[in-house]
Amino acid sequence: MTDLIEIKHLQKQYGNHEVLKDINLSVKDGEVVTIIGPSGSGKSTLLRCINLLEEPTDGELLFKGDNILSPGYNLPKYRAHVGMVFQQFNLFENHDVLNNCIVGQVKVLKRSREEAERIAIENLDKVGMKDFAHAKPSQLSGGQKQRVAIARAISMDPEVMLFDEPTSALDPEMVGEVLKIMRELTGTGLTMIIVTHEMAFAEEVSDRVIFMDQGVVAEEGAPEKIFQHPEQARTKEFLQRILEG
Ligand SMILES: Nc1ncnc2c1ncn2[C@@H]1O[C@H](COP(=O)(O)OP(=O)(O)OP(=O)(O)O)[C@@H](O)[C@H]1O
Repeated sequence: MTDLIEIKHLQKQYGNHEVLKDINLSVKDGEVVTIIGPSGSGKSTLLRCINLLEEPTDGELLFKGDNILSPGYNLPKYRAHVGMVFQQFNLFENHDVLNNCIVGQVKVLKRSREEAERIAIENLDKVGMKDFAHAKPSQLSGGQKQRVAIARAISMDPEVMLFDEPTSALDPEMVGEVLKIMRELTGTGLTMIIVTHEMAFAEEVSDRVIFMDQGVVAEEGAPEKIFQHPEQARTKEFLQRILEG
């Protein structure tokens, strides 16, 4: 597997607050990487830097070997390759489910409406939401909204999907239906970077787990290593705290 994304010495500051400190990380094509860590450790900020919702203060971000932060890089094209699923769904409330999955395809990828609709229906079917194609987001449960958000993102044929705590805003009984869809996606060869507090899920689906603490990658490795044999004291403490609930 080749590196799809390479992050070198990435830093992000808000005023004097250094949220990300010298992050180095690479993600291979087809890899499923989960990012875990305490609240405030910078997990979401890292994800938002990867798709440039936040501009890094310093460092390099390479996509297929090209630094996307260098002047002249085609950012709209890069963004079209990177799908994102947010904690709060971020669906277009005034559009129905189908249109939510069509708009980006037509506007950004310049697909015909017919083709976009066919792809949208196919993906809504995959997430079990085809029958809701003409519903408005306000008529859906949180779990259903998140499944639509996933269908919308995959309809753009992304090369990498970023998930920012996709189940954190859900009622507990809806978490499973969203994890199920994500689990299915991990079997398709799609590169995925997932920020999550669902430890059992992270252990099950990840090729690699990144443990972040206070703005650095404190430890990384195979899920078995991180969850069963963590080396760093702070990884052990974090996992202990989570297990004690
Ligand atoms: N736009 C912003 N302006 C100022 N500070 C910010 C901004 N976004 C994030 N921060 C700060 O950066 C730090 C890291 O936040 P981030 O959301 O990345 O953490 P996290 O690890 O994802 O936490 P959680 O698990 O609670 O979502 C926090 O202290 C937060 O207050």
